[in-house]
Amino acid sequence: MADDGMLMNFSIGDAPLSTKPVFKGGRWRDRLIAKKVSQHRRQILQTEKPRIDTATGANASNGQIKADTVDGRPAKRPKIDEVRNSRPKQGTALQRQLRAQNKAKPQEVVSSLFSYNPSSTKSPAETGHEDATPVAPSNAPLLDGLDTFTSLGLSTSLATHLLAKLNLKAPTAIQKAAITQLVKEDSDAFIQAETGSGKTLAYLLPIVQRIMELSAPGTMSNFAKFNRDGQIHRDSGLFAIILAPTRELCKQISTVLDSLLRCANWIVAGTVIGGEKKKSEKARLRKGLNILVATPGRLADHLNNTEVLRVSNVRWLVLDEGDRLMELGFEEEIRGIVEKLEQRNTLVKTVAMPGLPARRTTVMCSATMKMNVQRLGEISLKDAVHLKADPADHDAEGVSENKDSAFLAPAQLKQSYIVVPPKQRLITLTALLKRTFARKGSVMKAIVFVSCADSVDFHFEVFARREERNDKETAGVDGSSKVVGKGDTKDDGNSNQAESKSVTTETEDKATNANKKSKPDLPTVALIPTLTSPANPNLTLHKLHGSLPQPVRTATLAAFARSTNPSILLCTDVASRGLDLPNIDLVIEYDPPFSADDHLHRIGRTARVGRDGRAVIFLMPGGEEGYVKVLRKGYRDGVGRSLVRNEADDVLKRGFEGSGVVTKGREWEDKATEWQLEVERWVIEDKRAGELARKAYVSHVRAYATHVVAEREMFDVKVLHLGHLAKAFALRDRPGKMGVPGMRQGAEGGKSVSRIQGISRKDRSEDDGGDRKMHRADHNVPMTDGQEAAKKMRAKMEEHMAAASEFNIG
Ligand SMILES: Nc1ncnc2c1ncn2[C@@H]1O[C@H](COP(=O)(O)OP(=O)(O)OP(=O)(O)O)[C@@H](O)[C@H]1O
Repeated sequence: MADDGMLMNFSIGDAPLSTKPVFKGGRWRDRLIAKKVSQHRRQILQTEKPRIDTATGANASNGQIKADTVDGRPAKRPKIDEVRNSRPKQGTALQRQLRAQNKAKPQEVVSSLFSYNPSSTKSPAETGHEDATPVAPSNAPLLDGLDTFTSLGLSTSLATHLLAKLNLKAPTAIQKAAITQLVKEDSDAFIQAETGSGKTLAYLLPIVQRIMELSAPGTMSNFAKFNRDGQIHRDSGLFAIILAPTRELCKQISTVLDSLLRCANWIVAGTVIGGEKKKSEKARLRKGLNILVATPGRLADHLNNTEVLRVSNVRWLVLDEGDRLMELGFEEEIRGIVEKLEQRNTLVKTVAMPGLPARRTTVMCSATMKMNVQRLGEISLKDAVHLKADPADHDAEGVSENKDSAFLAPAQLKQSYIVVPPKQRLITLTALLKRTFARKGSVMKAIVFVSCADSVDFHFEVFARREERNDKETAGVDGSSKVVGKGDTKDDGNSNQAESKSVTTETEDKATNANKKSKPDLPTVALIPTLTSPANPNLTLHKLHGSLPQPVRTATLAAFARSTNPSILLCTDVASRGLDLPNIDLVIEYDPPFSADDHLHRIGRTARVGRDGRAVIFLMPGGEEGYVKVLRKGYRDGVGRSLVRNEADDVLKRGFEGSGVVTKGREWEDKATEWQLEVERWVIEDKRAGELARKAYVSHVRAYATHVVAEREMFDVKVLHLGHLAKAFALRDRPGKMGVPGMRQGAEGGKSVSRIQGISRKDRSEDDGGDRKMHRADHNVPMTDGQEAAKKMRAKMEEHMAAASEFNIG
């Protein structure tokens, strides 16, 4: 039957939905299983009644009513919940038309996006309102003239370089605190300040300053061993090691460091982060480096196997994003690195050098501090000074237990949330993006965070697909838009769409070639005809997740960072930490974060160094609304008075009305429904799209089950309405009975979920930059003693490594 736009098309079906399991063998276990299954079936037959969702009046298990089939197994009758529209008499033209068609074809059922949705549990009065009073940024440079880089102890040449070449006029508050301390003192330090407050320079500047001082006239003359011409050279020794959890972050730190060292080009920095031949890394180490930026795995490897890596002179060990390093299970490696550094220091006597710390100093850096960071501190930090942006918070005695400071978002960041019923999630995201990019110059770049790699892949294709099917030929065999070419990267903003599609740049060639090795047909950068407006014809979508090959990740990120066209980055949490991407105006948390600190890091990609920014989070009605209290914790007033609640209807109305067009009544509902139908048809007709949608749905539900224990009350996978949620993936039914591996065929919601939960233990991963796949779902497992915890973490990682390819969650 041709698809006529009807959403549901159930046949009552004579055939059983699944085949009977065959019990082989005559062992007691086989018999027991057979017995239990038959008992279970009998039970179902006796007790099966339609379960009515008390909140909505709809059937609790996706509106499905069980019926007995010939073989005694439950089968489904047509779904009827959504035929009953909440506005049966009136409704929009499209709804009336759908109802009429529905009457004509009794076996077909129309599903409306706008009926039987769960309603919000909060009254609007509880939800706060936008505060129009301007808020002073909390992470901006201190431009009052009282503090300058020189007054903090940096040399004039370095301060001049900062101003002239990097356009940095004054330090930020955390830089003030850290530079003052680290330039003069040699104690270990913990640098904690909110996102986008310049923590990277806060630890780099004192290190560079002190190494530069070694070359000051006369300083080195007493140390002929290190000195040929009164200057430090690359073979004078490795003085500092900086560890960061991802390759992207290491590259970013290395870029900042190189820009600093342009005023002291005799000091040489380098990276060992994997992703290239070890031979080349060894060659670099052999030539000598003064500052090394590394991922822990790769450094540990070189410490064990690379003779030429000499660490006896190391005076600084910096752990950037220390809490993340811990979450990713690097603890054991870091412990090993610290031990190696100490061993080598005892074997080879450290040469005292004036100006450098007499012993190795460890500096930890993070916006969020929790117990696990303190544990990491126990490994390597001795009597650490806790440095915070606000001097009133300083705790010279050691790391304090100020939990709240780990939850503060930049004060100028405007946060809001939208309560969206599961069925309307996709159209609401679409509406929000349409609206956001409707006007020229309103939003330059946005990041959309979703829960898993499969979901990134699916949503990328949803927006990058061509809307009209006859565009398939021009859009490529798979129906997806082509990789964007020059129009995206040459940054002139004027190139037309056709031209931009025909030319592929070197960067994107690399991305495409690297893609071909793993996923042959998936570009990572595309123009998005489904969302473009006349004001923004070159709106570009980029996707990023840990399952993409490293060269693709690097190229995609670079293309997004460089682009001067309005752009969207659709990504997993792989982009949530530390990345400093320019001009991000909006962060959308389409899927809520997996922990409160993930939330802070995600939204911290905007509102950096004093700039404005907005963040929006999607919450579903019910338990998820409880997350509002976590959002409020990020405010300095402790109650989040300026946290704004947006209604999904308003977002939809504004998004689907189109700019300047005011539609009559609720015509925007029709437009939204048409948009959804179009995507659903695409998912039905395009085999690959259907596969993407089902994989995304399954992975999303599995990932949902990995919220930290403390937040599972709000994100309870057992109460997810799986049927309604399917609509958010443009599926007309949830994949349970579509033969998706990992889900029981035709299982009831509860059973599916428990099954899902079991699997999810191995699920959602982060990537440490390609060295390994990591598991982080259980990072709040209580740790009894260090060694055991590290072992546990390692075991989970290994468990995950085995599962990573199957679940493809990054
Ligand atoms: N003193 C300064 N004046 C102006 N801009 C600065 C200053 N210091 C740093 N920046 C800029 O601020 C941006 C953010 O810096 P950085 O990435 O170090 O922040 P962060 O605190 O480490 O953030 P996150 O916690 O997200 O990793 C960078 O683009 C950097 O160039």
